[in-house]
Amino acid sequence: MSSLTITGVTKRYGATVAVDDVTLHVPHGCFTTVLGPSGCGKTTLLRLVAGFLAPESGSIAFGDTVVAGDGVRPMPPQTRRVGYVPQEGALFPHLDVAANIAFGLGKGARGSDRVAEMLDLVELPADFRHRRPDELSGGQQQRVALARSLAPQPALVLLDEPFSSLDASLRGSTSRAVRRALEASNTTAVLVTHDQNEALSLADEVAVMRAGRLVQSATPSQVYLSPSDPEVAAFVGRAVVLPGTASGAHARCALGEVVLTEAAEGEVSLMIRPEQVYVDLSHDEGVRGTVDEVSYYGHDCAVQVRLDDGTPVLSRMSGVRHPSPGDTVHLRVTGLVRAYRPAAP
Ligand SMILES: Nc1ncnc2c1ncn2[C@@H]1O[C@H](COP(=O)(O)OP(=O)(O)OP(=O)(O)O)[C@@H](O)[C@H]1O
Repeated sequence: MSSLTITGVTKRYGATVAVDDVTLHVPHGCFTTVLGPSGCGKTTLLRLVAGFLAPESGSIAFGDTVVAGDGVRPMPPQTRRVGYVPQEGALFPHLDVAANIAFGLGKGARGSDRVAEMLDLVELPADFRHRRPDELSGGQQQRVALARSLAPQPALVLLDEPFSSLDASLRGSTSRAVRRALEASNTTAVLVTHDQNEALSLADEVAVMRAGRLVQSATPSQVYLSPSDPEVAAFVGRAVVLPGTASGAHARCALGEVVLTEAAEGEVSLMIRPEQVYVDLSHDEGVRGTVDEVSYYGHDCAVQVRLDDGTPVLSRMSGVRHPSPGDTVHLRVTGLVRAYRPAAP
């Protein structure tokens, strides 16, 4: 296993700059998700790391070994020791599970302990070794695909939207099993996805891409609670954006005084997550408003409130006890709030 260092990498297709001066470090044993909308360059970045494409500028290194760029001849994909898990259809349909997992291990490995070890690692029963891919669910197939990529002990594993063809419940259980398997084998891994929940829930670090560029790379909670700009904020979740006036560590806005993640001065835009807006049902502390709409999801609910000054504010609160449309409520902000300089008019 090794770390991955991408330094100033650019790749164009004609006039399209698919990957634009991207720099990213994934430490040894770390799981990084690359998150971004369709067409932002995620797959191109993964293919550059795998060696299916060569960068026009910049370099890619596994540990201390430069595999592309910096004037060295790109190392071919087969010698990079990279495990690649695509969206679906990765398994050989005519081979059983054992033969699929043993594919990269050389002759005679089909019945080896390594196959049993890999099945155990991806939490599949040992007797699945005799099944063919069409006798497995989509989630089980993706676990076998991961087992196959991990069997030869790759330097790193790349996963290209590996859960996108699975339905919601299978997606959650499969992705968690994959996460555990990567952690147990201390594998350096990069997963690309356009799914915010997947990116935030699985990763040690999230790298957010937009139009070929890497716009933020940080822990999931930093990306969610302190996004680098309002566009990232809107992409990774719902946000209440209010104008405010900052003075050092605090700012005033329609929701009263809030505490900032970083000191600021003057006119700012404040990014507040709906879960940070506390709806007080029993006291009259906070800013008064009237409930316009409640969307009940069971585990929680979204409450749309109109403040007395007319400002609309969204709150996300527990579904156990919630207000009804028309109720008077009082709102206050909990936790730290990120301030941005307002965009130039
Ligand atoms: N072979 C190619 N020839 C020309 N343009 C390409 C090629 N592959 C990708 N592109 C373009 O490069 C940009 C980045 O594509 P890429 O597939 O890396 O994005 P992505 O973020 O992985 O998208 P998706 O989530 O839809 O798979 C897009 O504008 C795409 O149209």
